[in-house]
Amino acid sequence: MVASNPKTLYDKVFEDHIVHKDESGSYLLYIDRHLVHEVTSPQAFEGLKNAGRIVRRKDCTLATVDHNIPTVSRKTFKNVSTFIDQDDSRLQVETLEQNVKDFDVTYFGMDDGRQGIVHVIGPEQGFTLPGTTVVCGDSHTSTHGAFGSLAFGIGTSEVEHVLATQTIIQAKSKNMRITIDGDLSEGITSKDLVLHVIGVIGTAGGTGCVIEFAGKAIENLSMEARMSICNMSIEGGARAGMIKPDQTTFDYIKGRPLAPKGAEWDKALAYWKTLHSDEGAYFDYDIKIAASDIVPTITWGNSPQDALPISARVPDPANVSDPIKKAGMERALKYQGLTPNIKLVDIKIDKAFIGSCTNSRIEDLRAAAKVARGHKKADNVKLVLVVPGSGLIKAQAEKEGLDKIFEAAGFSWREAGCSMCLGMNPDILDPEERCASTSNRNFEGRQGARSRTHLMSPAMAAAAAIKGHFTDIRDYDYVNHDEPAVHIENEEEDKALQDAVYEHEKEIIEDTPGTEAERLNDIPKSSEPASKKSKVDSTAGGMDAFTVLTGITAPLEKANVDTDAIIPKQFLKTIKRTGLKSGLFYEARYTKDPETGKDVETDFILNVGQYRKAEILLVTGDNFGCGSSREHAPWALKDFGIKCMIAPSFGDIFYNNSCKNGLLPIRLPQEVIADKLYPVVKAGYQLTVDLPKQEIRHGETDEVLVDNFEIEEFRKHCLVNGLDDIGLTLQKEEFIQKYEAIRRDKFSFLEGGSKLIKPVKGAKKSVYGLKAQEW
Ligand SMILES: CC(C)[C@H](C(=O)O)[C@@H](O)C(=O)O
Ligand code: SF4
Repeated sequence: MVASNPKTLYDKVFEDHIVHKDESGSYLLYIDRHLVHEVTSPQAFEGLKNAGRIVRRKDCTLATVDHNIPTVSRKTFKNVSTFIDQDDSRLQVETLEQNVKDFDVTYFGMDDGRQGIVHVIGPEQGFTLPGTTVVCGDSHTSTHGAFGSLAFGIGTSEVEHVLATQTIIQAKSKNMRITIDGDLSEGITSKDLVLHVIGVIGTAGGTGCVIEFAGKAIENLSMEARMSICNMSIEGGARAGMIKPDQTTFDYIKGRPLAPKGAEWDKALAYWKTLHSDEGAYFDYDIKIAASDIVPTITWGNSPQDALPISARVPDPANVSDPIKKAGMERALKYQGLTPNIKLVDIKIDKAFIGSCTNSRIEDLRAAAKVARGHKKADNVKLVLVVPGSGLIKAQAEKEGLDKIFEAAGFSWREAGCSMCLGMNPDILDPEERCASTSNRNFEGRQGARSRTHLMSPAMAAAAAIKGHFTDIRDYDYVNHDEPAVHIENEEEDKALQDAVYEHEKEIIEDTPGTEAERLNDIPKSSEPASKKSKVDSTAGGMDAFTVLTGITAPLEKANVDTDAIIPKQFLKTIKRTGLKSGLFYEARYTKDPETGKDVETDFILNVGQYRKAEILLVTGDNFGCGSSREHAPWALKDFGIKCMIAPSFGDIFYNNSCKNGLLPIRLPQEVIADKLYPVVKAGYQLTVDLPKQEIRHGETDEVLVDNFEIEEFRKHCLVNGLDDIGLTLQKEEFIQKYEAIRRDKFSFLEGGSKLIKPVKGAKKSVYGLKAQEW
């Protein structure tokens, strides 16, 4: 049946969460699920404390630790203070532990068998559900879109906003559909599929869009595989990725600890079945890809779009005419230590990493184990890390004997965490080491200073570890070829993992005081005001106002500058918003003196003459600030003195984060930058940016160079007036309460959330013999 007003899946979920729409067209959306980790939350909780605010919906909030924690055995674990050696990592984890106590947020700490990577535990517990809005101070929140939820990464200011108000201010994104027609060939995984897609659309391809992945090849995938795809939609620049929920989704959710039960399940299911794009719904972009074109794919360079079939050769810049692309390619080849035209399968590796929120689920481990079984890692391979995404996955894998297969192959079997995906913990690569990695980012320095990352599927990473070089999985010799390593039929597999979840749950319920009804009493029946203050202080966050700025403008001739490059991982361990100036563009601004080992300045533009005092950055290539959601990027720019960035396009989360900090990002067509602004800036003149008039002028002659640059009305209003949006949103309390009343009825199956996790108090032991949460 054709709907009279056909809508996309994204439109439907978005519309079902509108709390309020203001005159400028900006929306206030209700957030159903908020995941919290240690890296992006300290400053948010501090903000709440300073303003005397509370966490509005504890039941909608779930916290864990993942980025900073070591992945070595926890057999001797007593507490974080004695277990984590690195001071700044320990402080960040301890700060989260204090915050979850102070704000009574449900938390899976290092002594809880359910701890894991934030994007693994949400779905695993049934916290992530179809049709919900899910946020986290982490760009890979897009993972949860695999359930047909609208899930996206946010910055720390927004984390604070959600904690205080349970809402977020959003503009409507565009709709993009990527249909993968037909069947994937034998041995092709969802990782190959998503790398292929990013190779086709580019890392800026999805900017400003929510991508719906559709088509037969997607429908045939398991939930784990769908999560890997949505996980990497952020690498395609999209705000979020979504897949319509279907029987596979419902089967995965049913029975999970936080999934609706009984009549609530039936009610939820009836709603979830309405969550699909209607026939005739409008997509701003509609892309079709033939599944049969997808082959085993790996990356060669420092951007996820540098993806190639494993059978290809390293590209040659001599064949590229666009000067920005050519320079980018030359730089990447140099950084990666690669010679043009050599075969990818001839490239040797030093280490392999099987893990991360993209590929650390049970299905991924099974695929890697199937390859490793009966083999030994190659002699040139120094280390192969296998890091499960959660304690529950680890337990399940051990139950299936996968750990034994890995250990027999000489791989190192670890505890759950982000591990070598970004090296904020002891798992890092040494300079110039090459890694076959199942993670999602191959940026410069991502896995360690001067490290070289190549992205691929778990099977291909395991095969590279065995062979010592990149390997086409289609040519790989499995031991007992026709006898797969892991003998579990699909249905049994799902059941096995669910049993693990349940066994865990059962064991601890016994000690739990109170009935479910009592625990539910914890949830506000009619919402309390989110602030203990009687009057809302609309400037509590104290954002700087931006009106007219005349400033030194530094040209930056680069595309795809990711936030890892703007502020590398080692600077994310702070619990403050300030003091990040020295970390800004650290890898580009400094090199190590070979004799003293000290930092020496390079000739990077911000180290040169007047540009040391630059206040405006003019970026000629597109996609500035892509990648991670770290608000540390605008904080570092601000600390340096930059107040405005001009570029052809920005990463969505970075754009948002900048505005929240009083920094003005201006999008302009590449030719306008090249023709009107670049020559003026290159000649050493300043620019004047006039936000009220939306103009850019010559700093000396006052000639108007650009008139009427685009900016959303609401953002302009906040920037010009230095308004903190938490204060503004709290003035909409009445609308939030109204929405919550409707939600309690229409979406009653979402009530309770993380507060249903047992036990909150009084737990004695988890199945892992470790103490569970006690507050
Ligand atoms: C630390 C966090 C802000 C970051 C992200 O947003 O993605 C991290 O998870 C990453 O993968 O780079
Ligand atoms: S991308 Fe890596 S660092 Fe970021 S959340 Fe996922 S596993 Fe952790």
